[in-house]
Formats: sequence, structure tokens, C-alpha cells
Amino acid sequence: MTAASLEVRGVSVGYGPVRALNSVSVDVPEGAVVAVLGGNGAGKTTLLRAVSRTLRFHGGTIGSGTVSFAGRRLDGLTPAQVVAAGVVQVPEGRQVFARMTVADNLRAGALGAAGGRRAAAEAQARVHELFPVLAQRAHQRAGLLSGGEQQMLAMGRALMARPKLLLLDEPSLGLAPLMADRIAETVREINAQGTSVLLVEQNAAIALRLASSAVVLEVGEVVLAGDADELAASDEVRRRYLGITDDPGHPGAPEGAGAEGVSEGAPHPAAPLRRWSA
Ligand SMILES: Nc1ncnc2c1ncn2[C@@H]1O[C@H](COP(=O)(O)OP(=O)(O)OP(=O)(O)O)[C@@H](O)[C@H]1O
Repeated sequence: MTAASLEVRGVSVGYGPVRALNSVSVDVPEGAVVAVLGGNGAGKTTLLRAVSRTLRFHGGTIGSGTVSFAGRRLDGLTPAQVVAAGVVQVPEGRQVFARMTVADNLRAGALGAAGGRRAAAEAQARVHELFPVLAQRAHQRAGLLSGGEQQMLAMGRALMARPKLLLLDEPSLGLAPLMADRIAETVREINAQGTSVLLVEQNAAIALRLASSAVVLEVGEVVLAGDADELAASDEVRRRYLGITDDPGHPGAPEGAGAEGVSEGAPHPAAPLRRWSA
């Protein structure tokens, strides 16, 4: 295990009688972007909650398995301790504090993070550099921002804790394609600056463009895992998650499904993906 890699091993999660994850294993090597794909209810958000230790806020519990980051077990820590260990989640649906100002939302992100005021000031400068609009709107209420700006604020708030690993839940959800592309570019930038990313994304084209590897969840289980470009070339992923068919009778992808690196219409050889058996 490298200095800051995440290892999820055989994790099973239930919400009362509902089994949401069954023996799921995922690695995020230090410095990587790893995508989690899957349909509604597949367990993607649950996986992020299992890592951030926020399951119990939603009535969930880990039944078995381990989660380690940088060689240290996270299961057993409180959510605040997970943040202090360098792992921060950006929740689905942004969940910014709508009545608070943008600046106060960012300040809230630094609470509990190591390093004191100076570190918080440095983190804020970095966030403002990544998202200049958050500096321009510092004194506006967060609830008045557009959806894309709220996503920037949610990501900026998480970055205030100076994470080594960012858990990003559906950052492009509900955004216009141009804004989704801007958010994707920022994820790339954040990663280039040294933060690893575990990315849950319903837009598989965006996710596979950003990620070096990916797993596909179905009904709480990992059914496919491999390099992102191999997954992008696999017939199954192209058909089910990218909406692309090579059958001339079914012309191409629906709007927005195309992606750089995912050539549409060309035949693809079967990719050497791992079929997962937990
Ligand atoms: N708080 C909860 N209480 C009970 N069941 C839940 C809860 N949250 C999720 N579930 C169930 O757990 C399973 C996995 O849900 P999860 O939200 O992790 O899936 P997902 O892949 O993130 O889906 P989506 O893209 O729709 O958010 C689903 O069957 C869902 O109904």
C-alpha cells in the first residue's frame, strides 16, 4: 500500500433489512482518479458513505469488510476523524448551507481540519484560484448560486479540509453539459495538484474520461473492474452506460453520451476486463 492509497476490502452494508453492498472491494492508488459506475440503486453512494463513515446518519451499517487509508483502518473512526485523516466526501446534491454566505460555507469546510488559520487561508486561496466565482460571490447566500456554482462551492468546501482523497458523488448531476465539462476539468485540475479522487458519476462518459480505472456496481456487487479505457471500449459498458451501439440499425449514442477517448460507431475488440466474483 502506498502512502495515501485507499483499500476497500470485502465491504458489505445494510440499511436494516436492505442489503446495499455485498463484499465490495475497490482500490484508489495514491494520485489516481477511480470511477464507480452503475445504475440507480446499485450502491454507489453507499460505497462512499462506507468510506466516509457517514452510513449511520442514513440508518446504514457495515456488516463485514475493512476500509483502510494510508495503511490506517478508517472503519471504527468517526466521520470527523476520517476528515482529519485526509478523506473528505462531497455529497450528492451539493448540500451547501443555503442560508449561509459562500465565505461561511468555505469556513465551515475548514472546521476540524489540521493546520490552523494559516492552513485555512492557504486552502481558501487555492479554492478561489480553482473557482474564482466563489471569491466574487463570497458575501452572497449560497442558496442564490446556480446549480453549477453550488457544485463548485460543495467541492471548494471539501477542499478547505485539504483532503488527500476526495469522495465525489455525482458532481455533474443536473448540470448543463457545458457546466458539467467545467466541473470535470476542475476535477482533473484538483487531481493534478495531488488529490486522489473516488468519483461516483452517472455520466459514464465523463467519468471514464477522467478516471484511470473504474468499477461497475450492480445491485450492490462489483460486476466489472478494469482500466477506464478498457471499460470505455467494452461492448457491455458502451451499451449500458454510454448508450452507444455499434449496430447500424441503432444509430449511435444519445445526446451527451459521447466522450473524448470513446470513439463512437467503430467496432471494438473485446476488452480484457475482470469479471468479478466476490
Ligand atoms: N437511507 C437508506 N435507507 C434504506 N435504504 C437505502 C438508503 N439509502 C440507500 N438505500 C438503498 O440501498 C441501495 C443502494 O442505494 P445507493 O443510494 O447507494 O445507490 P446509488 O447507486 O448511489 O443510486 P443512485 O444513483 O440512485 O443514488 C438501494 O437499494 C437503495 O434503495
